[in-house]
Amino acid sequence: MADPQLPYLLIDFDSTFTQVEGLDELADIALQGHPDRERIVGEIRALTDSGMNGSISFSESLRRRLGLLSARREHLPLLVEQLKTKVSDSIVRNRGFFEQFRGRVYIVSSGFREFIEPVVADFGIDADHVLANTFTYDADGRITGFDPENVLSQDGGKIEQLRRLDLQGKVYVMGDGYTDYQMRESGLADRFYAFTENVSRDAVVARADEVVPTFDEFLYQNKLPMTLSYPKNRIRVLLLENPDARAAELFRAEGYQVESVPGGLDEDELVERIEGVSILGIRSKTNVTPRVLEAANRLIAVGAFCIGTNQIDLVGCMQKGVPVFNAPFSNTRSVVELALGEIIVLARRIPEKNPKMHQGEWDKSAKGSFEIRGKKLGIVGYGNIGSQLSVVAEAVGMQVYYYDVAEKLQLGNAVKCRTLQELLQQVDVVTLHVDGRKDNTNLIGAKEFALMKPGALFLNNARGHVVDVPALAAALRSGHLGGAAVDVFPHEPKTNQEVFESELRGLPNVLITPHIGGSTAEAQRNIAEFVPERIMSYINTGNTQQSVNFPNIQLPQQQAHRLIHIHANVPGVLARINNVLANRHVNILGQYLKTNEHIGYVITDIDKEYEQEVIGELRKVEHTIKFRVLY
Ligand SMILES: NC(=O)C1=CN([C@@H]2O[C@H](COP(=O)(O)OP(=O)(O)OC[C@H]3O[C@@H](n4cnc5c(N)ncnc54)[C@H](O)[C@@H]3O)[C@@H](O)[C@H]2O)C=CC1
Ligand SMILES: O=C(O)C(=O)COP(=O)(O)O
Repeated sequence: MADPQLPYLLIDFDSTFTQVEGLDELADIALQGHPDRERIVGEIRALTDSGMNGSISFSESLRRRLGLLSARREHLPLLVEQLKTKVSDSIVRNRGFFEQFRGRVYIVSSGFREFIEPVVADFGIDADHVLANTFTYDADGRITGFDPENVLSQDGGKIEQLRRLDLQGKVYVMGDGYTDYQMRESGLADRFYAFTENVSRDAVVARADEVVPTFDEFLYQNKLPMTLSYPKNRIRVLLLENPDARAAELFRAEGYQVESVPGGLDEDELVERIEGVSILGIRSKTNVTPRVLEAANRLIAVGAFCIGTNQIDLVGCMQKGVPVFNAPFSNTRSVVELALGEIIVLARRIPEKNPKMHQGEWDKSAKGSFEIRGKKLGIVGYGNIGSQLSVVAEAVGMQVYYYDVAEKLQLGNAVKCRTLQELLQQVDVVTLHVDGRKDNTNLIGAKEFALMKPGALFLNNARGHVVDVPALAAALRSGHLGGAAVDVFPHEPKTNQEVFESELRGLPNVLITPHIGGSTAEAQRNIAEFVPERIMSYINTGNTQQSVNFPNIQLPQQQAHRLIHIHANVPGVLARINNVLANRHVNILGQYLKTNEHIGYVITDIDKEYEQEVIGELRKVEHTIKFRVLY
């Protein structure tokens, strides 16, 4: 394959090639132990900034900074060591690019050759491709200033330097400062790329032909070879319903762009916002409907920052090649603790007594109050939450009965009921922990309440639509039920500003809470780490472990290019993929296919050497839903 053509690329050094300004770092080293160090370093930084954004002339900024420095020749090796550890991340990751295109890359900097040359030499850039200032020293090795003959020490120096280079062909400039842009303004460069990985200056960004948050983005735009298969800054994350701030922090640290919308969005609003979004993060309130998915033109994955995923069209996501990840255990304990507290609180009729006290009414009585020790607790849905509650409830002396549609391991002394009816008829407290699948709509209605013992307590911390709320209200009003605790509702306000409406408001011994079963600091922090990790692992390696709708595959990493192929589950797709690879003599290092009812998911690791045409041919394999290459 012929090398792609690169125009001449002139890269700035300070805050572009490296994350920092060389002179600021030098000041830091030279002023170690100086009583006024912080003030002087601060002054130097301010002068750097004024020079970079064009508010004072460059030569003045340089002269005044060097005056403050008190640096010596022997500080320079230390500075070089420090700068080598502070090369911009995206430059480090694309070291191979610099080695391949060394003849086309120049470092043009108003910084100093003494520290630039050794840093860029590690990237294969020769000294004659470094254009920078040089220090002057006195007899004792003190840095006294800069060589005034050097064109880069003068105002407009970069422009003059470029003129003298007299490059034949297209010239691109990449940098973070105003003087970098001026090379483009002068007409001597064809394009200016504002590089914002380390600093972003409004005046510079406003004038750029392109703004590149990373060097990967520059390479991607120019179809040049890159280390990542896709620039991470192109991955846009939309977070709804306020997941813990840690989630945004992790996504940002990975290089993604993150937008947050407090509260939920309804279908129309989400349809409008979803275009261009790669990762959608939601909680229990946001419905990811077929219409939303239709508008989602770049969706890679959905993160449910909660347990329940009934609000998501899981099959629709699958058919679009979008895996959904949730946090299946992160708030389990929080719900269990709430349920246990609610049982005790209802058994002591606290929801009635507490508001009376706030109004000054002293209602001391044992009427209708009981201990929970020895009482029968009926758990409907013996999954993660139900079974954990089973253990905790036994520990406080309750007798546990449970009913689940699936066969479940019986924990402790819990008694399995064969039917829901059997459970409802014999327990003192019924608590729901089923999932929110459609079939569970109105699982508990008038008939079920009637089966429950008079005075029984009822808890719903699962999903609102699982209970027929008017029937619950009637059972409470008639006095058949002794009390209820409800955390979830068929219609929940979208934001904290909306009013909550329900027939349950104002009923005696009813504890209603605003869907806070999982809303604890611990749970929210756990969720905000768990879900982004799953999603980033999928994006980086294709790992679908714990995805709720995708075949779960995790392959070990190896020195290979990894083909991620999602297709409709029809016979023959794997054979077609392998035909393409065989016809093009591509060596397969590892391969794993897993299917479910709707899709097939295959990961193939191949040798890094292959003809580019392979990728196009794989994309065209019939029944392909999504295809990407990772390297
Ligand atoms: N209030 C809140 O803030 C929270 C609510 N939840 C809700 O709790 C639900 C349960 O969570 P996990 O225990 O982690 O889920 P899970 O999936 O481990 O357990 C659900 C269990 O319910 C069973 N089930 C489903 N339908 C049933 C039916 N009709 N009758 C009997 N059993 C049935 C399933 O077989 C499963 O064993 C979540 O799906 C979510 O909707 C979860 C976390 C927080
Ligand atoms: O985890 C769940 O399923 C919950 O119901 C908690 O939902 P939330 O994150 O509070 O919207």
